[in-house]
Order: sequence, then structure tokens, then C-alpha cells
Amino acid sequence: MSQHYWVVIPAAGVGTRMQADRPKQYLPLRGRTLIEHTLDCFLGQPELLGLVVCLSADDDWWPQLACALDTRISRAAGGRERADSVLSGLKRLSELGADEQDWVLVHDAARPNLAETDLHKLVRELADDPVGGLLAVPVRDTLKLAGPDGRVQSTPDRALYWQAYTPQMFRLGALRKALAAALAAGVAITDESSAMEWAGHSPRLIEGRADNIKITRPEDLHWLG
Ligand SMILES: Nc1ccn([C@@H]2O[C@H](COP(=O)(O)OP(=O)(O)OP(=O)(O)O)[C@@H](O)[C@H]2O)c(=O)n1
Ligand SMILES: C[C@](O)(CO)[C@H](O)COP(=O)(O)O
Repeated sequence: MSQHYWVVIPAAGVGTRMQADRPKQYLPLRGRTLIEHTLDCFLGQPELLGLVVCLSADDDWWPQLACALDTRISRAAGGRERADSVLSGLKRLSELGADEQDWVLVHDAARPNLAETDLHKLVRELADDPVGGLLAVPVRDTLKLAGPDGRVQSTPDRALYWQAYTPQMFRLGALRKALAAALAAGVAITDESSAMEWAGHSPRLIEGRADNIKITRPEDLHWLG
């Protein structure tokens, strides 16, 4: 039997680095908005228990989308940082009746190119994992550690480094507890795995496709055509 799961989509960012006329999740891509492409990958899955989109309080773009009427999608209030938005989404899942032991996948709205094969691989590989994990890609380029003077300080062994992507998959109760504690402690949390690591867990890296890119800067859009 396939593993069922909930999904949280942090979509409350303003897209400062994109320098666009709207939050980047609402930029057009192949005739639709970025976020519609992102949601499509999950809405087509029979294993989906429900999906929460974390939105900014002043988001007047979302109601204009047809998917805003999809009964499988609930809304949660976005927060100051991505981690705050994710925690809000996790709390909404609990309100919707999600169990503490249920699997939750957290995926950036700004990653519209998630391959269904990667989604299936992540869920299949982690379904029986005691901790959970994340899609990630081994670093391909040589890395440089920058010094305060903007010059190369050293060249670390790139064989030890992976780029963290999303979805990241953890059990609801453990993730909510770790994220809430890390934020309360003032820890800078940029992904769900780092909150779980802070709580003492060791998430599993699941190799995924490098084209599951996060649309961050204007040139990123050219990769998706
Ligand atoms: N307070 C925030 C900040 C970000 N996000 C979401 O987290 C994902 C990854 O964040 P990022 O790429 O940094 O998006 P922005 O914060 O919008 O970009 P920027 O940092 O350039 O403003 C995006 O889908 C974004 O909408 C969120 O839900 N809540
Ligand atoms: C969660 C993430 O996409 C993993 O690489 C990344 O940390 C998000 O960072 P951002 O600065 O919030 O885009």
C-alpha cells in the first residue's frame, strides 16, 4: 500500500531577490503561475491526505486562481520567515485532524519543476525511515570558502557536500516540536532538516534531480523555459 501524506507549501514570501512586479510564486510560466505548477504535482497524487498553502495576509493574488476553490487545499497564515510560515502550516494540519505520526512533505512554492518520479522516490525511500529526510543533490562544482576579505580562504572537499532541496519529509509531531523549539531558541532555520538536526536527528539525503530548482533570481526563470 502506498504511503499517504500531508503537504505544506510555504508561499508567503515577497520574492525580493526576483525583483518582479509581484511575489514570484505568481509569475507566469508556460501559461500558468509558478504556484499552480508546484501544486499540480501534489494534487494529482492519490496518496495526498490534504494540502496547506501558507499565504501572506496581504496576498490578493491567490483568490484569483482556480485552485483557490479546490477543497483539498486549506490556507494558513504566513509568517515573518519561511520557518514561521511552515510552523503555521503544521499547526493548521493539526487543526485539520492530521495525526502526530502522519508524514508531512514541505515543499517551496518557488520550486515548480518537481518531477513526479522524485516525489515518488522520496516517499518510497522514507516511508519506513525512523526520522525522515529530504531531496538533495550532490554538489557538482568546486566549492570555495570565502574569507571576510571576499577572497578564497579554502577549497573544501566537495564530495562531502549536498544541496538541500524540497520536499522535505518528516512526521508532523516531531517536525512541529523541533521547529517550534528551534525558533523559540532563536536558531536560524532555513529548512525543515536543520530544525530536525538541531533537535538531534539525522535526516536521510535522497538524491533528486538538479532541475528541481528554486526560482530565486530573474535568470532562474530561463532554466524552465
Ligand atoms: N516569510 C516567508 C518567506 C518565504 N516563504 C516561502 O518559502 C519559499 C522559499 O523562500 P524564498 O525562495 O526565500 O522566497 P522569498 O522569501 O519570497 O524570496 P526572497 O528571499 O528573495 O524575498 C518560497 O516559496 C516563499 O514563498 C514563506 O512562505 N514565508
Ligand atoms: C528550503 C530550501 O529551499 C532548501 O534549499 C532553502 O533553504 C530555502 O531558502 P530561502 O532563502 O528561504 O529561499
